[in-house]
Amino acid sequence: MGLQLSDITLTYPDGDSFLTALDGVELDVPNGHLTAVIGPSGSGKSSLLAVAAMLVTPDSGRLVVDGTDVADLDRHARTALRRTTVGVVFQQPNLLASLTATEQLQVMAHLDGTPPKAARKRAAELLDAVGLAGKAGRLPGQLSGGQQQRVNIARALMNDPSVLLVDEPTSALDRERSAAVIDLITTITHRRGTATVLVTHDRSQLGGADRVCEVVDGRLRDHHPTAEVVAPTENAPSAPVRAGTEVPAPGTRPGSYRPR
Ligand SMILES: Nc1ncnc2c1ncn2[C@@H]1O[C@H](COP(=O)(O)OP(=O)(O)OP(=O)(O)O)[C@@H](O)[C@H]1O
Repeated sequence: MGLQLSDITLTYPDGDSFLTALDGVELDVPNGHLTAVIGPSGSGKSSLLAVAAMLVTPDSGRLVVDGTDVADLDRHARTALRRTTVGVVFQQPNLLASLTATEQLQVMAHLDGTPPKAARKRAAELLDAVGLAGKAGRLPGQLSGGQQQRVNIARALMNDPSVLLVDEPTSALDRERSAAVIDLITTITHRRGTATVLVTHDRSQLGGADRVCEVVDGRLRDHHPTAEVVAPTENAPSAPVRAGTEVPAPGTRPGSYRPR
């Protein structure tokens, strides 16, 4: 299951010609694995996530999400698959200013037709899981940037996704809060068994990744040895990057989890 992209090519119209944003991309993310994607600005990282999230249709190639070949689906079935299996965490939390943390999550459940009582319970569980149990009644303006990003992550988990796509989640956070958010994403991946893709500019955030890939000019390069990927700075994680190694996926997806 998990997420598989095979020979994915994506072009955008560019004046009289086309710009190739993704060029023959191959990516296989099993459940319970965190794949970090790095690469220079404009190299195609967000395009990769957009294809994986079924928000953009590639020109060619095969996309399999949680065991379903997306090419077999019409637009409605694709939307349904996204709603039930994919969680997306965007760079900016984009929380609604007038809603409390709990309500941000409940809105998602409402859109999916979840009964209010069940939605309230799930929202409470998830806010607890991301360390915000005591802040469930707060508005975004009453939360720090890191706390807002935690609400954003909890919101992406409301549909219990098996595929989690995370785009630069720490760009607005300081080093300490960034580390806490990345740690949370790593924990969610391993404990819930999500197939997670994390796009990041920050090489100091790669310590928890099972694999590290680099996009250059729309091409996904093979995994790099740790020393090539993780810059030797004081931010470098102590845990080694297990580039290209296989870590057994959990047999079942545990029902509850807590941040470390
Ligand atoms: N909707 C679009 N229409 C046309 N070109 C686009 C579109 N979206 C992205 N591009 C182009 O596709 C290429 C890849 O863009 P993408 O946003 O995927 O890169 P990125 O690696 O995520 O960049 P960044 O790190 O700056 O966010 C870039 O050259 C970009 O200008």
